[in-house]
Amino acid sequence: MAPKDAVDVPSFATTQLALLEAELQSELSETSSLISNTSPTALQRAGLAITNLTLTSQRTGLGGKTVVELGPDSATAAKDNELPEHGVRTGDIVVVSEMPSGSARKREIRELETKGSRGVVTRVGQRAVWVALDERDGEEGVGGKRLWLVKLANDVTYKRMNQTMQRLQKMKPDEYSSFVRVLFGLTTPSPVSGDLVDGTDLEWIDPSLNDSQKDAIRFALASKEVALIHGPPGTGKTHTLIELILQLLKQNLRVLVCGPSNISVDNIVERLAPHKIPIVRLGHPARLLPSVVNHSLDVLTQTSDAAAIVQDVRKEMDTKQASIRKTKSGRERKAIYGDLKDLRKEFREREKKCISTLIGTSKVVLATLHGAGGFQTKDEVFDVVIIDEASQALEAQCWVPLLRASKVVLAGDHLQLPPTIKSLNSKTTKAKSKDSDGLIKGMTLETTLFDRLLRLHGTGIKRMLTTQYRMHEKIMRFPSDELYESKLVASDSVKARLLRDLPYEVKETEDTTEPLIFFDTQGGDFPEKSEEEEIDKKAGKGMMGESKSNEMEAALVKQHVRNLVDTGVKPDDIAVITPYNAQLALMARELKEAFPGIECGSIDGFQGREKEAVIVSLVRSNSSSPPEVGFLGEKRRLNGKISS
Ligand SMILES: Nc1ncnc2c1ncn2[C@@H]1O[C@H](COP(=O)(O)OP(=O)(O)OP(=O)(O)O)[C@@H](O)[C@H]1O
Repeated sequence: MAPKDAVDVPSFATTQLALLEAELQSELSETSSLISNTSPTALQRAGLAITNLTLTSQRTGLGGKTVVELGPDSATAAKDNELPEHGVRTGDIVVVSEMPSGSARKREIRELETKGSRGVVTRVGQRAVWVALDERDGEEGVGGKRLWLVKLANDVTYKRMNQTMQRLQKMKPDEYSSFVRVLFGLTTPSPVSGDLVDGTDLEWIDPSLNDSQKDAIRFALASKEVALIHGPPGTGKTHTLIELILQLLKQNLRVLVCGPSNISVDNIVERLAPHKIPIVRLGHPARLLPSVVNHSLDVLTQTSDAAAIVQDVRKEMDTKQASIRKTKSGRERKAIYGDLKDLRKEFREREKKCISTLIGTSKVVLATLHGAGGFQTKDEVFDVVIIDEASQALEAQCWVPLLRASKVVLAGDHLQLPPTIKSLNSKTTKAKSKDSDGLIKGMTLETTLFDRLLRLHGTGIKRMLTTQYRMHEKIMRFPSDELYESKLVASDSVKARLLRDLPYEVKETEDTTEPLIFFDTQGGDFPEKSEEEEIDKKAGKGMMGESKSNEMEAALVKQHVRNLVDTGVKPDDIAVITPYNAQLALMARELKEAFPGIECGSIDGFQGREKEAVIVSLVRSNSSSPPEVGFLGEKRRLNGKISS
């Protein structure tokens, strides 16, 4: 039987394609209009650039690419030589170029995209950022004394999502598997029954699992097509997935594990590795955590037994290449080039064989959602696809691995922030005359697969993890009551934990014996200020929208950090977060100089992290009636993950 909200598959794919196109266009135009209309400082404040950099080192990285290391220019750097606040992340596509100066500034910025060196960010540290330059630019390296780096729109991920949606669009109804039919509501999920759900216990590999975690694993194992594991902050979602993967292996099933970001996937690789099972991590080694590189396909194709057949040819190619230099006769050289061409072909074929042997013999393959669509997995079949952080991923992205699946387990929390969407059109499709033909009205990119399935099939397809291991009971109370129907329980290990209980000496004061403290900034002494962003003025409403700051509140935050540090709490254990970039810019530098080791960040950027003490600067304070709180009104933004 089909649920009443069944979705027409071609219309779904067509609408997704239209939404993705609008999103890509808005990303492209936002980036180029920002770049050509604003100053480097304003771009930096918008999180799109890092200014005043110098080249610290340059070397050849994996795949023969030139990797440049860029650090802060010592003339302008903060005392601790850390990079300023920025929004550049591993995997971003960037341009590195000389800082524009004086009267030619505007023209130089406009020509940035064509004249600078393009590359991919491979690592981001506190004092440096590493960029693997594209081949064309890598040969010349980066020139200039004072450099800057600017983030560009990334259309690579869109290409794969588009291909995936086009495949879905063209699929004939008789090609739909029962899995696809369930995911679009053309039929209901098979009923989950049997011992696994309610009866005899499994042999648990990790005996410390709590009841809600065990229940979720039993349910995920017993479901035929789809299971959602709902993991509120700190409830051990990843912990649960590791046990689930091991249990699936015990049943001799093949598993593909994906997440929206490299870090979400590496997190699982790190925790699976000690179990000594054959795993392969797909993805460019430069983007992986150092601790997981040995499991990457690239490294395995050089070190595993299966790699021997490739090494022979590689050696022969090296010998031939060396002999070219010694040969004077043109004819002989030509012959060697001919041999090399054949060898290269042979090399590629053997490498392909080696890759398919490696993947074929691995019971668990891990990749980002995007990476799961590469040629390496083209002919592979998996029994189960697991997607972690599923509520942070666009639905089209999830379909990259799902087109090859017959069962999916999604883990996530739809009550935290969804993926960031830029284009207005992507937030809701507008039914416009003829170009809206075949589009599903009201569909948005913000609706994730997790949300859609919950709406389609109800809470019966979901199990929730309810014990959290992160927050004091009093901090947990608010998110639990407001968002999780009061279902969260604090584990004994954290429910009464205070700052004075830290494993080093901390004095007892009000600040260290109370888990939750509010500072009231009403009454006009803490006025909020709208930052007249250059970005807003020149490029229309920029990505920051109208950013806000509150100087008095920043001073109060600093005082509170001082009080905490005076009791003995280490700055490394403290984070200051705020929803507004302008406030972050106002506070971060001063706080970092006064308290080296402290972490400052935006609420959106900090989601998923933890610290012993977290200070939240909410900024908004005005006399409007009712008071205006702007985008803080979004409940999911208030649902941070904090501990104290
Ligand atoms: N059954 C358990 N017994 C004891 N500690 C646990 C248990 N499950 C999880 N934890 C602990 O809780 C913390 C959070 O676990 P984990 O990182 O798996 O959670 P998560 O839900 O994936 O986190 P996030 O909220 O970042 O998504 C970890 O320190 C983990 O060791």
